[in-house]
Amino acid sequence: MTDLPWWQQPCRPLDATAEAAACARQAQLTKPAGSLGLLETLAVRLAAQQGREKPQLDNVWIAIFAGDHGVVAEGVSAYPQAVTVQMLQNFLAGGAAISVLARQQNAHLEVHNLGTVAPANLPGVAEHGVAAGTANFIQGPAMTTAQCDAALAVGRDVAVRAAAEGCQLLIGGEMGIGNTTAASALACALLGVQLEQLVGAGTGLDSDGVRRKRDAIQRALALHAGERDAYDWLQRLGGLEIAALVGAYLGCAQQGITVLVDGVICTAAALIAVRLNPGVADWLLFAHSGAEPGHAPLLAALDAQPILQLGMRLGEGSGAGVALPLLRLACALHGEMATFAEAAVAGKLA
Ligand SMILES: O=C(O)c1ccc[n+]([C@@H]2O[C@H](COP(=O)([O-])O)[C@@H](O)[C@H]2O)c1
Ligand SMILES: Cc1cc2nc[nH]c2cc1C
Repeated sequence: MTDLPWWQQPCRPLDATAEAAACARQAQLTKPAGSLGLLETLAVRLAAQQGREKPQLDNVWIAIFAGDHGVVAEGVSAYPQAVTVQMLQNFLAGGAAISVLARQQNAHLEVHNLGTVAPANLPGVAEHGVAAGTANFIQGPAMTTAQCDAALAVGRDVAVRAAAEGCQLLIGGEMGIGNTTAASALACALLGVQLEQLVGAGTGLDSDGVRRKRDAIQRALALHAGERDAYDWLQRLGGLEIAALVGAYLGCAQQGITVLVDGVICTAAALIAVRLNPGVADWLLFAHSGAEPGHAPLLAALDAQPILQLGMRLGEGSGAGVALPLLRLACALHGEMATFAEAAVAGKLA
């Protein structure tokens, strides 16, 4: 056991007693059985995760992980690389979508720069300086194993600190111009699905841009071809912020914190985390199915039932921020509705 890398150490098991109590409570609430659909499933899963019949979501964290991508040299994004750092400033100044969502919902927001081409040098941004962005993965591995391990550990450490501070649910967000190219490449490698079905416009590429993106991924897949495990694919085709997300998801599952997974990049990270340690799956909830074509196949591979389908493709944790109120409503309905006995309502005919 001690020879295993930290990410293969066991995840916290779900609480079967709390799950059974939550199921029994659902059956007594004043509604036809099953009529709240996925909201019922989510409340019961949260009960199993929190080890209490009536789960609560008072302490929610949003951790945004940022990194730059060498593959942008191939012309694969509609925006310049400088936007990665510029958005970090916007996150903290309160003007980004995720800033609004965090503020509206009283969620703790923190920003981690794993490695941009130039450091952000902003008060309030945790600078980890793992690398000055990844290497261009059409020429070699995106990260060294030391860089990949360091980025995984940043995410793990966020989860450990969150657990110590009583966090019940963590949203991982990402910021990295070019990272849909990395996520699509990872999806191709992990799912074995045809490239054409997984590559999209990202931030808004035109058809020439999508062609360049497809070509870059094709060349990367040819260069890195082979029988590889999830760690290898992450290190070769991933990103610093993607590795930090993987580490955060693994850490949350080990610490017993629910994860609300965001968009296509986060879902690729979630699949890698589950491949590295299958016990992670118990701790993942999925916020939405977005517009980027790789998102739905990744969700299907995780057997996920996303809460929302709004055509979103922003990232930075925004889809999860939008789904959070529904999770809170699922908890409120589960915890506060009257039972048939309490309300003196007749139950189902036999
Ligand atoms: O979360 C998503 O599904 C999503 C889909 C498309 C784009 N993004 C965001 O846009 C950036 C990457 O897009 P691109 O076109 O530069 O690869 C990155 O900062 C992501 O947060 C995010
Ligand atoms: C403006 C902008 C904001 C973002 N937020 C997450 N990814 C992003 C990409 C761009 C380009």
